[in-house]
Amino acid sequence: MTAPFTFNTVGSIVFGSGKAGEIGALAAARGFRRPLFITDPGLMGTGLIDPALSALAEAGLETAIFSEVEADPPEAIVRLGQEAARAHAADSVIGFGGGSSLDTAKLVALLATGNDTLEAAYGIGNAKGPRLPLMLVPTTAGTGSEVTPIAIVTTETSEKMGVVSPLLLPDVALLDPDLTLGLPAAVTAATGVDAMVHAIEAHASASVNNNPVSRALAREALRLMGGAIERAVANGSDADARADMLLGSMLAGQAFANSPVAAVHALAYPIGGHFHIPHGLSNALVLPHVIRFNAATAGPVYADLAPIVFPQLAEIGTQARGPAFADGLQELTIRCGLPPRLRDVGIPHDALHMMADDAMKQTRLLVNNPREVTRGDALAIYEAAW
Ligand SMILES: NC(=O)c1ccc[n+]([C@@H]2O[C@H](COP(=O)([O-])OP(=O)(O)OC[C@H]3O[C@@H](n4cnc5c(N)ncnc54)[C@H](O)[C@@H]3O)[C@@H](O)[C@H]2O)c1
Ligand SMILES: [Fe+2]
Repeated sequence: MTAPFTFNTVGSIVFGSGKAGEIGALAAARGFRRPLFITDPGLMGTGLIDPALSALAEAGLETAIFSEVEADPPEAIVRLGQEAARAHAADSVIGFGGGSSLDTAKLVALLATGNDTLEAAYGIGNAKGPRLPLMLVPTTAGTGSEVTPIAIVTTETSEKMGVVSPLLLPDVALLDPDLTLGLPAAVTAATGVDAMVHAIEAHASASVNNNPVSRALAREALRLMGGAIERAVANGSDADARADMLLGSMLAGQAFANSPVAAVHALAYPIGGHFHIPHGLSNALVLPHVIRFNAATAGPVYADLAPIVFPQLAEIGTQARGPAFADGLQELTIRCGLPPRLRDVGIPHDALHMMADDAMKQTRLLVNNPREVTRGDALAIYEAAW
């Protein structure tokens, strides 16, 4: 019998080619008058921003822009965003960009009302709220941040800290795959692997919140993205592949928002925090090694998922599918052009001990892993990945 569960998600999800053109009407319909539009400097140069700002102006909104978001947003950037919201007397926030811009927007919307501080909000369920009305528009098909109650920042000591609260679910997630057509191949690959990891880890999560809705979403996400990631990397203007990646990443986001991720993310965070390796690439570097380690206990789950991504694995026995899944994922990331080893991205061997210490601090994530991870295990996984 199905165990009791609760599944939370965003109230309104708008998806479709060209839908970004409706951003002004969607914001106005939700009462936005003076939004702070949060994005990063890289996106300012892409030609995606001007049409969005024009649509907001045409709908009569007075928009201010905060475009100083950095990848793996440092705490200081969130504080600058908070200042910008105050200076504009913002009554709403629009996050437009990759996970870094969306996570910053979530936190600015929360902190701008003055009831929370960043330090006190860290952890699960510690934010008090309220927050400003919030719309999130992803331009990468990766984090799923537009549908998760999570925001990740980097502290002054290079640690990744998360705020997890239902207050961070936006009022509306607006997804237009056309916004991802110009995403460079390397970003497409890294962010796409991140999204696939979300689906895999959500499905195999040892969390008590693992639930059948998340598993159904994760399976569909893997079906869509397993069939599309290589096409999206090889030909960025393949509109069908882009749509499948954006839809898949959003479904995976909903899945892990309710059935949380585990050791791949726990071991990836020290790589991003200390060496400024993009989040998706950090995940890709440890993914096959964590899957191999987990296969001892999560074998049946991986046996189920492996043929969804690699249909030829339906032909082999279920026992062999866990390791074959790990091999297949490693080959997939290499075919997508991602470097396979920690040394390839400049991580020195003598950093592995420090990274293992840091990974062990991610107890929020490690408790969800289908196999217990000791510090020795974390080090062995980094050794295998080096
Ligand atoms: N909130 C969550 O649930 C969640 C989940 C996973 C990861 N994260 C966080 O999200 C962040 C990573 O986000 P990300 O992987 O989306 O990358 P990102 O937001 O850091 O963006 C990566 C780069 O891609 C560029 N870019 C984005 N969209 C583009 C487009 N359409 N065309 C051209 N360039 C574009 C950006 O300018 C930037 O240089 C990390 O901080 C990570 O910890 C959050
Ligand atoms: Fe992630």
